Amino acid sequence: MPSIMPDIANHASAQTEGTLDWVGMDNIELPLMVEVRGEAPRQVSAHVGAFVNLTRPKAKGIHMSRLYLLLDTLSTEGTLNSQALMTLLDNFITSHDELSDHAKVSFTFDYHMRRKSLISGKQGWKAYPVTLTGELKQGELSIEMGVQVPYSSTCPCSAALARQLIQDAFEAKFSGQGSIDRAEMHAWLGTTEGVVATPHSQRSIADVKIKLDNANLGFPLRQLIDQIEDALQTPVQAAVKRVDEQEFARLNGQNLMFCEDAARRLKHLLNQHAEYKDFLLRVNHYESLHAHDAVSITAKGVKGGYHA
Ligand SMILES: Nc1nc2c(ncn2[C@@H]2O[C@H](COP(=O)(O)OP(=O)(O)OP(=O)(O)O)[C@@H](O)[C@H]2O)c(=O)[nH]1
Repeated sequence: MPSIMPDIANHASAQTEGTLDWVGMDNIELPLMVEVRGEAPRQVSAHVGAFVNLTRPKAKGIHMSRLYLLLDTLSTEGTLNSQALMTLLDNFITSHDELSDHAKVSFTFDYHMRRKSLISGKQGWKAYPVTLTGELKQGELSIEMGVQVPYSSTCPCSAALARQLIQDAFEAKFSGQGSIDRAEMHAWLGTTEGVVATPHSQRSIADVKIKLDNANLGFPLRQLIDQIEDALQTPVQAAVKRVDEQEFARLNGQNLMFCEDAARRLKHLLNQHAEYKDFLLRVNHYESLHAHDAVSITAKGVKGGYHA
């Protein structure tokens, strides 16, 4: 090793002077223990973004290795909870004495949850894409928790149009008969001529971000996912036997929704929880009628907070 290595970050000056809002590294891959409220800490495979601001206009750059090594210590020796998040961000800033006074870190990972089938009692995994972000400014920690929840949505307009076709088919089949033979009608309803049309439904994703003042009781991730699925009523399923599929068909038939309906349900839900200081939600219905998507976006409406 040469005796003195050039240290550009410390000794060179910026080519063009100026402060920067965020400088750091993105997409750092590392395993991490995460503590979710009500669950034992569990390992996830995370992609991490680590940033500080650069307040000295003449400084060449930040010390990326310091951020990286602090993250590595969290990965190998710690568990991600709100205290660890605070310590990490505080260390980002203190390791950049005179260069930075804000810090931000985001962890993106899949959080797996066991999900029960609707009827058969089978179980399977569902993986929910999650992003946890912490930001420290003037000693204040803010936490953002984002999750994507997939569900099925059946178009109410299509359902009404399909019902009309079924009524028309009934008229065409039975209008000439004075009294209808019950067994004949029952059999006919079991044919594709009887149920001549089906409404279209689509896999949909609710993309929800919430702001928390703190997460001292653990990140309320399971709670949020459960609440979203309860509100939407037709989450996509993991293990499915035919009895489950039939129940799913029944639930979809009784849960018709446009993307506006889904967004309003979620807005109503999130407004009920004081812990969710702010929220931004985007509902995406990946249409099977169109090649484009139906989308609703809304925020809580906090002054200076999220906006759609
Ligand atoms: N600031 C900055 N560093 C970069 C960039 N791309 C790569 N690096 C490298 O990140 C490495 C780590 O930088 P430092 O943290 O300053 O490394 P160091 O000087 O060994 O560590 P300290 O002694 O703690 O300052 C250096 O080799 C940089 O060249 C960049 O765009 N900006």
